[in-house]
Amino acid sequence: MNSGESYEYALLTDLYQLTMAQGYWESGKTDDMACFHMYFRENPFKGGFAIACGMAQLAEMVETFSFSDDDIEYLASLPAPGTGMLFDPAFLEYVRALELDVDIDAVHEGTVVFAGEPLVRVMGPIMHCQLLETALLNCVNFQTLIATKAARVCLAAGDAPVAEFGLRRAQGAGGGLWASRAAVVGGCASTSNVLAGKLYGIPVSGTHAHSWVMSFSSELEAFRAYAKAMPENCVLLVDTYDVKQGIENAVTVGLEMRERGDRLAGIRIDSGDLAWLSKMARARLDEAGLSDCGIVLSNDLDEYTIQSLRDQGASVTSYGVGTKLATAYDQPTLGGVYKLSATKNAGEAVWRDRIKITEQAAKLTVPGVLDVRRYYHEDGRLAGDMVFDANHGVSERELIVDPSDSLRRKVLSGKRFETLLAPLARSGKAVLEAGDRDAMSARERAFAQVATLDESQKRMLNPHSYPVGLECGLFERRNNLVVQLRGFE
Ligand SMILES: Nc1ncnc2c1ncn2[C@@H]1O[C@H](COP(=O)(O)OP(=O)(O)OP(=O)(O)O)[C@@H](O)[C@H]1O
Ligand SMILES: O=P(O)(O)OC[C@H]1O[C@H](OP(=O)(O)OP(=O)(O)O)[C@H](O)[C@@H]1O
Ligand SMILES: O=C(O)c1cccnc1
Repeated sequence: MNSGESYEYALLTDLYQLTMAQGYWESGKTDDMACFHMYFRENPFKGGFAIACGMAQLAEMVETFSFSDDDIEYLASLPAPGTGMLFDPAFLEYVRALELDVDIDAVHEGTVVFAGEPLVRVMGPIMHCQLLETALLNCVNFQTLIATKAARVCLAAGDAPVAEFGLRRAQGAGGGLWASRAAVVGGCASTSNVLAGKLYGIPVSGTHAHSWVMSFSSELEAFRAYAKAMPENCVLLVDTYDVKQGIENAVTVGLEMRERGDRLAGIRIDSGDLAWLSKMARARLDEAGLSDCGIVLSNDLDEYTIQSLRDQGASVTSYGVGTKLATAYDQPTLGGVYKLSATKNAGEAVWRDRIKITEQAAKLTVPGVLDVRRYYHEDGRLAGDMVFDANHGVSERELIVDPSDSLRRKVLSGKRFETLLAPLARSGKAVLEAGDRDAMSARERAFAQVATLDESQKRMLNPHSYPVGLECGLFERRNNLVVQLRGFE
């Protein structure tokens, strides 16, 4: 990563992608075509859905993808475990001139997605597809995970906005930046991360720290000074010494601000029993005539504590959520994979199915050039997602089969549907419109999409599983392929 504005993506990869690339070049396979899909196998956080994110950075990755002279020099310096050098100089000259030539289709950021369906499809020379794999997974896995966490936190928070406060405990600078962006895509109203605000056009917000209060000789003096310095954005942290006394001091300053024609925007409570203290604070602020003064709660919050605080009737205007959101504390990775599903060698006219066989039904891959049809009930709720092969179409029955339990089937015919994968790059050039890269538009999409889910699919505990299945023709084709490859025929 350079200054934080763009990444050098070509080398942001695993070494084996480059050694395989040399292999493809050496074996005369540079024109062999492949189709890969990125998908995850289980919804994160034992939840009922996920929010797709990271596609804007994927488009940027495609746009800026090239091997610089510096990169080539570095690769040329790598020793092989034996005595020679790892890369053939002639191959490195080929790589220096390489221009990405892939077609990428992906769901829009902010789309509600589920386990077992492709979020991204990459088609092109197999070497190019693989050179993108690692960075693509790094970007889409992490941002989708954080956007999903944010959506869960925001669902728990209801109408109260959530500010993301996680940068200081995030996984490095890059992780912190992407986490802030993804948190806003998933539903957060703002971030405390100023660089993310500048780079991604997302709102920034904040209060003040305990150190501010500690740096003055009294809390009251500290509050007065902050109110003077920030009259338009004054949220006072009341728990440095004693919350009850902190609230009294905030009331004093709030009334003084009113005298001057200013307004105390809020107080923040960051320790102790947040439900009890917030109710006590609300009563005192109202009694003092400061009912327009909000209450911000923070301290190790996540969707579960927020839900519990609401159940206890906490009096809250907004939440600040840091560590557990920006690091996806309870599940640090999405586990999305990028699997080869079809190939077309030089001179061939049609795509050839490819499948990875495993004993675990859930890990058996799906062959073909895939897309997703999303079906809707008449009232606008989601009815089911069908994974189908874009080159084979959909049989008239419009029947989906759960690949891990073939008895679970659903007929979707007659329902309105849309197709989820949309062009992100063509012949190596990003074609994603500016509007489709915008974090705030993605946030609106995420809100609208979460609203199309049934309540049972949104609940935190044991959510109802949403029907995602293979189009029945594709399901049969896959079964036949397994039988054929295992030599049962
Ligand atoms: N009413 C509540 N119901 C459920 N969880 C709560 C409630 N109030 C606070 N919490 C959560 O309890 C945890 C913290 O409590 P704890 O009292 O151990 O630490 P603290 O208040 O931060 O203490 P410290 O003074 O050391 O900062 C946090 O995760 C906080 O979000
Ligand atoms: O609890 P989180 O969800 O991670 O939210 C961020 C936390 O970071 C700050 O604490 P910190 O102790 O770092 O700084 P402070 O001294 O300003 O409170 C803030 O007061 C929150 O408690
Ligand atoms: O602005 C805040 O209140 C803030 C920012 C970062 C971390 N904790 C709190």
